[in-house]
Amino acid sequence: RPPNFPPGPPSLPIYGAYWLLLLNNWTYIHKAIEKMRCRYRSNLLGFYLGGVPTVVACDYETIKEIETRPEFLGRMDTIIARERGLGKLLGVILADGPLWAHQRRYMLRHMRDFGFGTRSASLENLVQQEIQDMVDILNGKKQDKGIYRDGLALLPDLFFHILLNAIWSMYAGDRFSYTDHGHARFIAQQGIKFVRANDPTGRALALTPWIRHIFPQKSGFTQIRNTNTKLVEVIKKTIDEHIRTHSEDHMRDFIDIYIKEMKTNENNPNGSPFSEEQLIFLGWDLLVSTATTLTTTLSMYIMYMMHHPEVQSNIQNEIDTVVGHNRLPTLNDRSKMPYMEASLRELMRISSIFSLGIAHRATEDTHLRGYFIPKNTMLLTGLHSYHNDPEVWGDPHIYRPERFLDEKGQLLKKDLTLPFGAGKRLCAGETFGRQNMWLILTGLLQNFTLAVPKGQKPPDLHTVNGFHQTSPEVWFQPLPRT
Ligand code: HEM
Repeated sequence: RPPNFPPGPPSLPIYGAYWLLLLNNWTYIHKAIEKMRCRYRSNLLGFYLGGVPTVVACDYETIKEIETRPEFLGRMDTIIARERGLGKLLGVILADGPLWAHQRRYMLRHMRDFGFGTRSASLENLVQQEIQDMVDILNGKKQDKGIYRDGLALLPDLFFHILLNAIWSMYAGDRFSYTDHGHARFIAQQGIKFVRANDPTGRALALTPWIRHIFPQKSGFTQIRNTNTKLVEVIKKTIDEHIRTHSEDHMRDFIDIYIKEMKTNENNPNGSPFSEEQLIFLGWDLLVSTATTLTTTLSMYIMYMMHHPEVQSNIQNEIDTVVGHNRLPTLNDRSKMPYMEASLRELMRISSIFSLGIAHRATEDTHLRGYFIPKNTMLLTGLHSYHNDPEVWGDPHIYRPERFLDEKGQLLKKDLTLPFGAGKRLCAGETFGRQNMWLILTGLLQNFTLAVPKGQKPPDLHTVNGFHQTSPEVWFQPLPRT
């Protein structure tokens, strides 16, 4: 251990402290870290994962410090990130340095023109049409046996089509047709499999990349390669079609704008940050994040509603009062529905699907909270530990939306949760995600009571481990409200 490194478990050969974490919890590394936090009585832990110095922050102030200090904005250069980017660190999520800063700014600025991260009537309209389709399927007016069968609906598949269409319409100017649900589902499933072949630390594969030659299946390498190949193929085919039909006079979507930029910068003597491969991985980031994080959060929400009919009924009362039954809820209604907002905030707190955030990297030797942090340390944000800390939340294991409301039932102004991270690496999809989850959930709860299938117990609330947590497949019974 470097001198003055934060307290934490000792190192054993090859995988360092990873052995001890696995011994504490084989499946969920964030639960093992929670145990270490109690054992070492420290909100900042330090240990070695293989040869990588690693620190985990578990309290608000230290997490915020990691999220905001410029020397902590790097990302880890792992075999997984490079395998994903066909040998390079591309896109936004896994990139760092000047390419990351430039491309993040560019992507946010120009996706905004098509409704991403802002209020957009056309995007809201599209999502509402999709929600109406979902309501019609669940009412038996339209057929889709893949997601609705014998009165039961399948999570998370129910949401793949709506959400993929929302993001794809901005990036690629297209949507998967109603009769092509299967294709959207296939893409989303590849994304979920990719995420599940991984974990927030990169697992043994990132720590000892050579094991992919000995255990390609067990190490997750084959699954990463296979799913990535399929995802890249879908995106590349769409970009190639755009290049073939590109017209400077008519910008149909983000891909068109980006292609124009590639052409303008083609002969730039200083090189260009715009390339087709970078465009592929910007699309990858948007598509896979949407398919995995939002569908998981929505599914977990419904699973919690099955456990908490009283919360569901409070929300339905709020919807009935503010919206009624003659139209779907719109984003104009959102500020008038504090209980609904609190129920989603509480779900993101208790489930903390990014249980350890996305690993940052220290780009120079520095100090944090008085401890020494060597260059290239992996910095994890212990969002699960922080969101479930009894000293902060009192009764963190109880799902209780009221904790975010004042005595008049209004939403507390200050939100102390950090499900989307913070600072310069703040999740690029936060606004898009919050808006669309709100629209989908209120549309669903306006029309249905979300019930446990007859004769079954409420579902187990566990998640499936991965790069972030994902929801298991669960069937629920949408009972039409009269
Ligand atoms: C409930 C849904 C979501 C949650 C909880 C979530 C959470 C997060 C978190 C914790 C990070 C890492 C922040 C850090 O590095 O410290 C992140 C990064 C990111 N997210 Fe999300 N996310 C969600 C949905 C989305 C969606 C829908 C998109 C895109 C459509 C998206 C795009 C991104 C991107 C591009 C980054 C990388 C930002 C950067 O490194 O500069 N996310 N997200």
